[in-house]
Amino acid sequence: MVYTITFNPALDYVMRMNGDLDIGETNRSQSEELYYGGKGINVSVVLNELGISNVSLGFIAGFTGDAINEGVAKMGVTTDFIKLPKGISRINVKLKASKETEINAQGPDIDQASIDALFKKIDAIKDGDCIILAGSIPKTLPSDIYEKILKSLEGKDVIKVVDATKDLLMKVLPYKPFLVKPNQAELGELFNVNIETDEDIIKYGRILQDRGAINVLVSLGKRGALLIPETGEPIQMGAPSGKAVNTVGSGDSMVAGFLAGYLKTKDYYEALALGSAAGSATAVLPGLADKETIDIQRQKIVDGDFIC
Ligand SMILES: Nc1ncnc2c1ncn2[C@@H]1O[C@H](COP(=O)(O)OP(=O)(O)O)[C@@H](O)[C@H]1O
Ligand SMILES: O=P(O)(O)OC[C@H]1O[C@](O)(COP(=O)(O)O)[C@@H](O)[C@@H]1O
Repeated sequence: MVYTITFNPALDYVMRMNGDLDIGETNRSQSEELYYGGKGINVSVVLNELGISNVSLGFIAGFTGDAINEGVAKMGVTTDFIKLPKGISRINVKLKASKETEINAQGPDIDQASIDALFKKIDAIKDGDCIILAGSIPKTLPSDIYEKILKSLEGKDVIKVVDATKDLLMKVLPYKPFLVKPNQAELGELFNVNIETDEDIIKYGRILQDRGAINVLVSLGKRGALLIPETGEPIQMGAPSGKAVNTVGSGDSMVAGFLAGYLKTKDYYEALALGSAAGSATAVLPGLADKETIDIQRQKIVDGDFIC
């Protein structure tokens, strides 16, 4: 079974505006949309679209948490969230003005009993399963929770995927994650450098591998992605053509597509192609990628029809 964990699920409130955002003034939006979000949940939804059934684990709280649970279950994903005794799951605001601005909230407090309940669920993960740890952790969670989870899986033959930033990512590398997926800015942030060239991406990606990551996938927005696979040369892939409408969740969709592609074919080129198709399918749609759009974007890769 494939499991995703979202420590900090969210309702993503997308507000579309004409022109610029006026900081310090009252702004009015043209239209609004609401999506169920949080990185692991996004991965679950897109995996499900691609025919990989999975269980979405994590913490929810309050009426927003109930809405997330119901909404995600309605999309066909099996949910097994732990309900926190206090607080509400966060609402992340995504402002689409002439520039895109995101405000991601901190999220509810997580008590020790709920953490213990999560570890009990993780204990049931067995040989042959996959786990995806994705996204930020609320400030009340111990900052080594990702490491603790991966440590608890040691000795089991489990595919581990981590999509996180900064220390959260650096500290899990010794547990040999099968895949890590920083974007270009996040890769630079890990080493306190500004990364500008493909040579730099490969150089720093290889450092992540030296420290334990098996495959490093660096996503580059509309420029595509660069995969540094466990063996062989890096593989570059452009983003299939299409006009971006909402890129929130593109990175998560890429992780889902990559994993689905790998599980189906055990081939890294195929995995990268399906990852790129899923990432761009999300970018060109208002919400997350659906199967039909992923297939269209995948065909563009076959046809060599890329943005750049
Ligand atoms: N503006 C865009 N147009 C088309 N495809 C995009 C766009 N932004 C992202 N993608 C696709 O989604 C993938 C992941 O996006 P990226 O923005 O790099 O991830 P993240 O959301 O983690 O920052 C890219 O590699 C690309 O294939
Ligand atoms: O857990 P974090 O890092 O605060 O991010 C949460 C946000 O990331 C998202 O999962 C989108 O992530 P990406 O755009 O990086 O794919 C949103 O759905 C959510 O609001």
